[in-house]
Amino acid sequence: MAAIELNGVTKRFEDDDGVFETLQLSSTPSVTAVNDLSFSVAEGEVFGFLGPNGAGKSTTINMLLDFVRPTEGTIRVLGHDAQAESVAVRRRTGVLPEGYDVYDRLTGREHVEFAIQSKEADDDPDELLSRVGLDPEDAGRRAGGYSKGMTQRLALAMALAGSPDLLILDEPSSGLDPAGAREMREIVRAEAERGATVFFSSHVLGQVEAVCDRVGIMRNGELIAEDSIRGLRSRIGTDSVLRLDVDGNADLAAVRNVEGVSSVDADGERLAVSCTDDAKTSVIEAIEASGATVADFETDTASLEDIFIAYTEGGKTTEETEVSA
Ligand SMILES: Nc1ncnc2c1ncn2[C@@H]1O[C@H](COP(=O)(O)OP(=O)(O)OP(=O)(O)O)[C@@H](O)[C@H]1O
Repeated sequence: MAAIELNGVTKRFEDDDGVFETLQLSSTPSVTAVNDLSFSVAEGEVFGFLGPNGAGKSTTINMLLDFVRPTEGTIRVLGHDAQAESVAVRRRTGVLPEGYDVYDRLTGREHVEFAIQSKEADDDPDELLSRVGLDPEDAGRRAGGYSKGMTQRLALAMALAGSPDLLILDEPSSGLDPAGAREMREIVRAEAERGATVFFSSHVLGQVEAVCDRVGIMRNGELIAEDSIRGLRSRIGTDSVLRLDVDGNADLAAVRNVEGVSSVDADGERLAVSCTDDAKTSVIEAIEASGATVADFETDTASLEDIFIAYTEGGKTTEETEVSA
């Protein structure tokens, strides 16, 4: 059984609660945040959910938890209908929301105790707090005085209460220092080994690359790619990324037109060209033919960031990449 299953899910936000008509103003057009979205996440999988700002990630997460209702389509989470059986879903799910707001007057430990009680679980709060790196002294302080990273650690401890079958983590590394980000990765892997499914949304692609079995990339409310990182790399025909230092103005359009090139990202005189291995020489030739000089270059295996840029800025969709693959 899939842990998460979406079928033809669309969410349109209509901005006309009657207010506009009452005030005789014209209503703003509706926004399609998610458009005919279908995908599934297997039990025990760590799934990275990516996409540029406004792609529809939070809306999707909110629909999994029934905070937002789909306009069309069906969603099943842990075998339950996400709308009709949302209480059952939430009982078995640990959520780390984006930008969690603490109760200022409660201590960290009281937050975790509250989470344990609401899951009707019998975890030791101090164990959960120490697992996320909050020491006993901090755990006894009012959470209103916590730093960003401490708040994030606290929210993670709360999400882990009751050993949930599904963890939904929205931007989990936000505010964490490098040690905190590493601990977060270790917790995600440990939870997956325990058998939990982890649904993980993040813009920190290095973090996603380090922990996810599979990723889905959203753009404009649609899932434009869904595969393992290795699968995405070969699907887009991007074996490697050629990083070049260029003197003069290279004709980027000519570089994009070279066969085997999937994206070109320019940052001043530094170019990153995602391409197949056999396209590298032609890329250098195209740059030099446009009057610029390649001062230096190196080749890397395409990182998730390179793949993400190729998908979200390269203008390709899954269908197009499948045709070209
Ligand atoms: N309550 C709402 N009312 C109207 N439009 C909304 C609402 N919530 C989201 N949207 C719109 O839906 C689209 C998708 O937003 P969403 O927050 O799901 O994106 P996201 O991928 O989570 O972005 P980010 O990475 O910036 O958090 C955006 O155009 C957003 O403005």
